[in-house]
Amino acid sequence: MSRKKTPKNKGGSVPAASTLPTAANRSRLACSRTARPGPEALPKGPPQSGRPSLGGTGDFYDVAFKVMLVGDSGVGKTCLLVRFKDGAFLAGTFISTVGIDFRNKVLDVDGTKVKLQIWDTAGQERFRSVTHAYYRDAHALLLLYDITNKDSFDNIQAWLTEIQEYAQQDVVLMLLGNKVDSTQERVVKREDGEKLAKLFAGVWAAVHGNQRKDRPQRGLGFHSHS
Ligand SMILES: Nc1nc2c(ncn2[C@@H]2O[C@H](COP(=O)(O)OP(=O)(O)OP(=O)(O)O)[C@@H](O)[C@H]2O)c(=O)[nH]1
Repeated sequence: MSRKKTPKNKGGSVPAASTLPTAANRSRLACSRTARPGPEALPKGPPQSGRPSLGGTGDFYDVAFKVMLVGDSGVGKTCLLVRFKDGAFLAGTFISTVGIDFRNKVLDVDGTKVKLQIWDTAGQERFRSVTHAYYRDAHALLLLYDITNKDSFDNIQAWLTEIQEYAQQDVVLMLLGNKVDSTQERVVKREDGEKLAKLFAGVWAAVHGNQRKDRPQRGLGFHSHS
């Protein structure tokens, strides 16, 4: 596999006219939580082999995947991404993401350089139409809920309906129960998360199982993030 070098800009941010931060919310922007225009990065299809992409890290890579973080506002999508990318936890005041943003990270998996282009979406309802457009190019979706927030768990069903409508049928899905450090405030039991994941893995397989015989069966995995 040939190795390409990505351009030297970090998770790009080009505000879209339709999602430009207003005067009211501009002051809430932080951590590169920026609105972006329509999808133009990794095209859908099999993982990209040695392609340069938008917002590179300057690292070489063999294969690239587009991953999206979705879930209610406040479940911890941005913090998870920042933690994964930079190893730091964003403590302090909660500042909601505006629109959509991404970060790249290259990992070494058994000698193969895997570039993940991870898209952080806004959980707020008003940005939903912006994020819908990005689903169809995603290879994987991480669907988060907050174990201290029952609503965010109850809304998983609605998120799955949205994913079924806008994402590719063979997208890899993972359900994550976030904020497990807040044991005192936990209101969603781990077993309930596992049960939901199993239930929807079954539903997903029943709906999409026979449609792509050329690809391995996808389902909804469950993972509890700490
Ligand atoms: N205790 C705890 N708090 C967390 C964790 N992850 C995020 N938070 C807090 O939860 C709040 C929301 O986190 P964000 O990452 O901004 O949430 P988000 O899902 O990106 O929200 P939107 O951008 O509105 O969609 C912040 O105050 C974080 O500090 C975690 O693992 N544990």
